Amino acid sequence: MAQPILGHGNLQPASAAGLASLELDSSLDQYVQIRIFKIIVIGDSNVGKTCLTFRFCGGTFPDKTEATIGVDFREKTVEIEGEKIKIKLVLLEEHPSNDSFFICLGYLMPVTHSVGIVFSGPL
Ligand SMILES: Nc1nc2c(ncn2[C@@H]2O[C@H](COP(=O)(O)OP(=O)(O)OP(=O)(O)O)[C@@H](O)[C@H]2O)c(=O)[nH]1
Repeated sequence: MAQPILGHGNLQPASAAGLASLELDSSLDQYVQIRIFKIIVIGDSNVGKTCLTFRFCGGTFPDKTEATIGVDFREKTVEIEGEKIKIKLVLLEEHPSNDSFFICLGYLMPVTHSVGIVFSGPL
């Protein structure tokens, strides 16, 4: 009986030798690890965290934005010196009376590579 080839959520019977090696190759592609960098983006409400990260990830500014409630996530894959790297952004709205901000920060800091602080200065 044909043995299944291990794929990422895709188990296919390997019925013919040629097809089997072809599927194995494409299955292995899915196991290529890419490095992930996690960045927390913090700042007061309404300073431009959403616009900044939207622009970074999507290349354009959003037409309109809605207030982030607590936390938001974005990600983008970039290529640096030929290596693909996934950047994961966690947007946290900072507010002195927002206990969940400090709780989230406490959990995220140990698994984060960098923190970006966004603020708005006088024009
Ligand atoms: N003049 C100017 N306005 C900006 C800039 N970036 C964002 N804005 C405006 O500032 C407002 C708030 O932007 P957001 O990106 O939603 O700010 P935020 O920090 O994500 O806000 P919260 O989701 O409430 O935490 C929006 O009306 C944007 O259009 C900027 O660089 N310059």
